[in-house]
Amino acid sequence: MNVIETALPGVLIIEPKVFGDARGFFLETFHKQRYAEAGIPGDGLEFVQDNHSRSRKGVLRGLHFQLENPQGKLVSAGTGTVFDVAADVNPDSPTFGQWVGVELSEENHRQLWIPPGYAHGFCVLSDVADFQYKCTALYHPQSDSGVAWDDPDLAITWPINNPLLSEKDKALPRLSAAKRDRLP
Ligand SMILES: Cc1cn([C@H]2C[C@H](O)[C@@H](COP(=O)(O)OP(=O)(O)O[C@H]3O[C@H](C)C(=O)[C@H](O)[C@H]3O)O2)c(=O)[nH]c1=O
Repeated sequence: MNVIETALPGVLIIEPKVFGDARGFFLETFHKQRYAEAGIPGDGLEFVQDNHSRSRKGVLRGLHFQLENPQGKLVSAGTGTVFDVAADVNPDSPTFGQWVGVELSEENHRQLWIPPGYAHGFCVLSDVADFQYKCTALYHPQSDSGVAWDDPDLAITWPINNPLLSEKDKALPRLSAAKRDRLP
């Protein structure tokens, strides 16, 4: 497998080895030893929850993080194509306000590793996308938090306009407002 560093410390693009043949393809989507050698999940963490969401074209989920029990996430698109974003929303971080975006798809089989403490979101570019991911902490709704997808300080260049958002995501605060509530 190929591991590519990004501009955000610890955020890694993984390109698994794909075995294609006349039937289709096979790939390992996780391998404890090989991923540990790449520092995933690292820091004594382990994956404890797997998630799967299906979204139609134009949906945007994010930007989310958990204030307590922050989750590291190993994400990919099993079907379809998404634009996936990790953003640094920690005001004490030297890369505060920076973000990285990567296209994940059933064609490129790419994964993105997002360590705990970053905000995460994605938008759907295909007719439908099945988004699967492993998390290093359990869902903790009491500390579910986030920042607005279109925050002007982050200025994420999403490849879609007028996304379909949940009511929760429509109400997410701007980074400057959220900062006063001490982000992760
Ligand atoms: C995240 C989660 C949600 N739920 C329930 C709570 C709601 O009744 C329903 C939908 O939840 P929500 O609208 O928060 O789902 P997403 O908008 O996809 O949230 C996720 O989207 C972004 C991209 C993320 O990185 C996080 O994993 C997560 O915040 O599933 C659970 O039961 N367990 C869970 O772990």
